[in-house]
This record gives sequence, C-alpha cells and structure tokens, in this order.
Amino acid sequence: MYIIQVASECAPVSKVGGLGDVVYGLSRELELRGHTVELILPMYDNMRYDHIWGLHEAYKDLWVPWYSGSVHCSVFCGWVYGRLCFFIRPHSSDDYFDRGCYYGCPDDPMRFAFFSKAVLEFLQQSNKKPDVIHCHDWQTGLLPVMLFEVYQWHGMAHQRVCYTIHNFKHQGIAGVDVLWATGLNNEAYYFQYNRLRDNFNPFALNFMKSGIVYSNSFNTVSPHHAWEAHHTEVGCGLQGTIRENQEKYSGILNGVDYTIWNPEGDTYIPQPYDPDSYEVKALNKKALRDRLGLQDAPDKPIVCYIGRLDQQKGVHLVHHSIYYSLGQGAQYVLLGSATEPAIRDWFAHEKAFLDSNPDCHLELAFNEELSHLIYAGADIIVVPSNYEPCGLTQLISLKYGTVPVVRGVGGLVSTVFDWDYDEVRPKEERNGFVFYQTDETALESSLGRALDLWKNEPKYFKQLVLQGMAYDYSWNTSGQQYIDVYEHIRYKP
Ligand SMILES: Nc1ncnc2c1ncn2[C@@H]1O[C@H](COP(=O)(O)OP(=O)(O)O[C@H]2O[C@H](CO)[C@@H](O)[C@H](O)[C@H]2O)[C@@H](O)[C@H]1O
Repeated sequence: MYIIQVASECAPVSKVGGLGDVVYGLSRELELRGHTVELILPMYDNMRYDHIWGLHEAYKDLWVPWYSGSVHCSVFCGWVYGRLCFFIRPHSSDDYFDRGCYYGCPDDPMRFAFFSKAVLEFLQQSNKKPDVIHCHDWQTGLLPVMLFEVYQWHGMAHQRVCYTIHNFKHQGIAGVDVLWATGLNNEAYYFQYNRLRDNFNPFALNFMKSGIVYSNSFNTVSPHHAWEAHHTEVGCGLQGTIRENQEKYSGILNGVDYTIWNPEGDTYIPQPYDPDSYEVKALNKKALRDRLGLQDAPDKPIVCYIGRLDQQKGVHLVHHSIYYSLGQGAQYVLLGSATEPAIRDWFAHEKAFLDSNPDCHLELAFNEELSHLIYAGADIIVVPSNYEPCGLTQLISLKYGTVPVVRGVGGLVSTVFDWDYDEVRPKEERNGFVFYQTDETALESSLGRALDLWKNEPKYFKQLVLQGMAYDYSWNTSGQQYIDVYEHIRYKP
C-alpha cells in the first residue's frame, strides 16, 4: 500500500508531545511491513533541522488557491531517520510557519487550514496517488472535507482517509472565513450540524468534527479512551458526533518505537542496560544526579515527572507529588513545559523556591536529550492525568525500568496494572501502581506504596521493575491494526 501521513508534528524534527512520536513510529513500522510511506509536514522555522538529512527543494512552484488568489509555496524534501518527509513552505506575508513556535497563534485554525489545502494541492499537482491519507488531530480535520467535496472531482477519486484523534480537547474552532479562504464557498451547506457546524457554538466551524464526519475511518489512541470519549464528558462535546459515526470508530493503542526508546541502545544515556544488566541503571541514576546537581544519596529513590504541564496532566497532583516525595525522603526531577501563563508562572515560582534544595530539580523546558537520561536514571515516574488518550511516558518508562504510578484513566488503565490490587492480572504480570480519584490522598496512597516497596522490599521492587521491562508495547500489534483499517477503507466506494 502507498500511505501518506499528514500531521503537524513528527519526532524529533517538530515534536511538541506524543503526536510527534506516534507519527514517526507508526510510519517506520508501516515501512518495515513493506508499505510505502511518505510524510507531509509544515516547514516551521524553528524545527530541529539538524535531524533532517539531504534537505532540498523538490518543488519550487506550488501555487495554492487561497481566498480569491493563490499563495506561492515551495516543497522541501528530506529524510528524518529513514523516513521520507515533504515540508510545505508558503511564501506569503502571513508567514504561517515562520513564527518561532508550533502552536499558540491566534490564527492557528487558518494556518492549519492552509496546510491541509496545500497538502491536497501538492498531491494533485505532483500526481501522487496514495491509497490512504492518514490525518492526525484537529490541524488536519479539514483535509477530508476538501478531498471529498472538491478534489475527488479533480483526479483524486480513489484516495481514502483514516483520521486519528490524539486529544479531543483541542478541536480547531474557526469562523466562516475559513470557508472563503479554502474555497468551500457554500456557507449554508457547510454550516449544517451534520457537516462542519460546531455542536455548541452555532457561529463556529469545528475542524475535528469535520474530520470525524468526512473521514472513511476515525479512531483515538486506546480502546478505553475510545469508550470514554463516546460515553463521557471526555469527548469534549463530540459524543453525539461519535455516536452518529460509530460504525467507523475504533480505539487503537499507541506503540513505542523501541529503536529510539530502548535503554539497550540509547545513545543519550551514558550506560546502556537491559533486564539482565538492570543494576547498571544505578550508573545512569548517578549521571542524572551529576547532570542536575542533585546530592549523591544512594539511600534515596528518584521520582520524576516528564510531560507537558497542562490541566490534562493533573498539574495539581504533579505539584503535590513534588512535596510529597521530598517529604518521604525521596529526590524529585521534573521536566516539563507549559503554554498556559498561569501554570508557567506557578511552576516558575516553585522552581525558584526549590532551587537550592539538593534533592530536587525542576527543568521547565522542552529537552528531548535530557528526557532520555531521566527515563533511565529515575526509579519512579508519576502520571496523574485528569484524562489521557493513551500516554507514552508510562510506556517508555516501563522499558527503562522506571516504575509508573498512574491515574486509572484512558490508555493508562489499559497499560499499567497495580502491583497490589489488580483484579485481572496475576502478580507476575503486574507492572506499576494505579489510583483512581483526583485528590491528593489518592496519589499519596499509590506513590506511598511505590516508595515503601523501594525502601523496604528492594527484592520485590526489582521484580516489579523487571516485569515492567518485559512488556512489549512496540508498534508490532498496533501497526497491524492500522493496516487492517487501511485495507478495510481502501476498497470502500
Ligand atoms: N518537556 C519535555 N521535554 C522533553 N520531552 C518531553 C517533554 N514533555 C513531553 N515530552 C515527551 O513528549 C511525549 C509525551 O507523550 P504523551 O503521551 O504524554 O503526549 P501528549 O499528551 O503530548 O499527546 C497526546 O497524544 C499522544 C499520542 O497519541 C497520547 O499518547 C496522549 O495521551 C495525548 O495526550 C513523550 O515522548 C515525552 O517524553
């Protein structure tokens, strides 16, 4: 099959969070299985260009119709660790992707509507005929609308769309302007509830809803979250739209790319290790302490948090886990960045307050390299999310022998099994600690059990670590599930 992935992120060149990991890892898995895969991405000015090989201008003159005129674009092409990527670069005074950031601009819906339109123009003008176009998240939600309302009548009748939702919270809300810009000029038609009209704001269009309505198949990133989004408020107002389209809906658990996330061959950590040489992890722990200036205290476990600092991630519990861990005699490392000013200021204040504490380091930045060392050096990771479509940090940490303490929601509940209380898995298959409520006591009950096991029963802590390392959360299973979806939609009329 010939598959094109269209997304706003791809690790490590343009990664904000898990979306980038999934787009890269899934593409690699599909190629390993013999399919032809290409990626189309925006060409941001702040991308990690050092991770692209052979970047060159492949198409000089891509003219993308936009409002009543057209925008001149170049398409660059290069390899990102073996994946063939096309980068779209518009030359216009709007500077859509020259903002020094990926998201967070007031005209984000317009930026990504333009990107979606440019992708279709590029496919059409370069005569590419993929079997499946796999679109990700709200940024690409308008692509299937334009494909099936316009482009299919202009040489693209056989392309099918798989649409994956990584986060229901961000849906891409826009006004009528987007219709005039993209050439979807029939306002009365598109503003119907069974098409693009937002379910709650009658004056707004909803990109994610469009993706659901127009794609041939749509999914979210774990079976449990698929259920939650359909039946609870976690669907962020799209529950009705999911219900109306449920025959093409599924949940496919994310995988982790073990060529990147594997302590055996990780070039970002000083001492590689595997389950047989698990004791070597202690050397990485020392390296982590040295790098972050923590005191050398072999009798203290290191608890960590890695992730975006956002309401989704249960920031109040992340915050509480810092002081609880320190109070229990542990060390604490946090790596996270916030886009919301209130959260950013809050954690900046905590950082200033804790700066001189020899047992704590808060790194308020995005740092891919450092994240590898933390996964390898920490003993316990906390993931206290309010909701979590899949979650990759608990999957990565399992591979690195770092025990996850998670809230039992979304993909977390499908991948972490409580050492003491899991009711389905036998003891030898359990891999972490789970709590369910959103209060501090709930977090303490699980994190406390993890710390207690580390301190008082090291033999069992090691057993738990090794059981976690034995789990296979690679793309092996989910890669096949996506192929099954592609095969299914490929021959649909
Ligand atoms: N400050 C920082 N520095 C370095 N690395 C950092 C970092 N902050 C986060 N990361 C990295 O980004 C990734 C985050 O993965 P998550 O699953 O938490 O993704 P996120 O919530 O962004 O994405 C959404 O999409 C993914 C993919 O589908 C879903 O798993 C998830 O539930 C959903 O919310 C991990 O690789 C992590 O190491």
